[in-house]
Amino acid sequence: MNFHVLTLFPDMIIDGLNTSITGRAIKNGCLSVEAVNIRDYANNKHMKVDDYPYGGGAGLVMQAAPVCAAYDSLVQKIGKKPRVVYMTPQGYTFNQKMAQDFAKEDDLVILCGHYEGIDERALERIVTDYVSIGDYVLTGGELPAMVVIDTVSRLVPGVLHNSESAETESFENGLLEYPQYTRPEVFEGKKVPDVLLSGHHANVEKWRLEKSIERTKKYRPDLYEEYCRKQSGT
Ligand SMILES: C[S@@+](CC[C@H](N)C(=O)[O-])C[C@H]1O[C@@H](n2cnc3c(N)ncnc32)[C@H](O)[C@@H]1O
Repeated sequence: MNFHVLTLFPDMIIDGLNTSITGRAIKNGCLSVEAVNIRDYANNKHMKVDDYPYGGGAGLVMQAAPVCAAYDSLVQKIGKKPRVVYMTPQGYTFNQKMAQDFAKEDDLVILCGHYEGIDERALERIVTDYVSIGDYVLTGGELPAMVVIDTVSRLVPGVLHNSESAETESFENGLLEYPQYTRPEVFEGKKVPDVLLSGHHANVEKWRLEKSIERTKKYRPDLYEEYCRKQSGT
């Protein structure tokens, strides 16, 4: 899968994703992440890409022309109009279902704002999806873009090794994941639950499901209600 990030801070994206599991996937060719510097498409000699907002008010707004020019050059390179996700606190809240949907694309463009955001006319021309990572405001869209890329990447075939399977993770079955333990068997006097040492696969699965349900009920009553509704077929 190919991610193309339109940003004023390309180093943040490349440095942030070139490590750990995403870094490995980029090296082995399962993923490619390209950061396109919007400033390279400025149409003035000072390479300025922002200006004061019409109507007054604080801050600066990213201009439409360089954003659209950067997008147009990508369309030409990809050879088709891709899906364009604008990271914005005003968008739909990102979740696992959205990640599964994005993972179906061969090419995904992610647009990062900065300052007060981007001139609405550019957004109207190029954006297909408005996505927020939560009800808080960051300085720029680069960290949100990395959150989306990291989450989607884990769903791309070949990115996770078998031992890192995404299938049992939180949200995949509508529940939060069960508690995890590793060696040693006893840590500061606390023992790993006996059932996990029993070797009895069915009992382990039963215990994990019970713990998943217990956790979901405690921390995410909204998901728990939805799970109960689905289980009872209503
Ligand atoms: C300071 S914010 C602009 C906020 C905008 N003036 C508003 O009130 O909606 C600058 C940029 O950071 C990014 N951003 C900030 N918070 C975000 C969030 N919760 N989710 C996704 N992107 C966010 C967006 O790309 C945004 O254009």
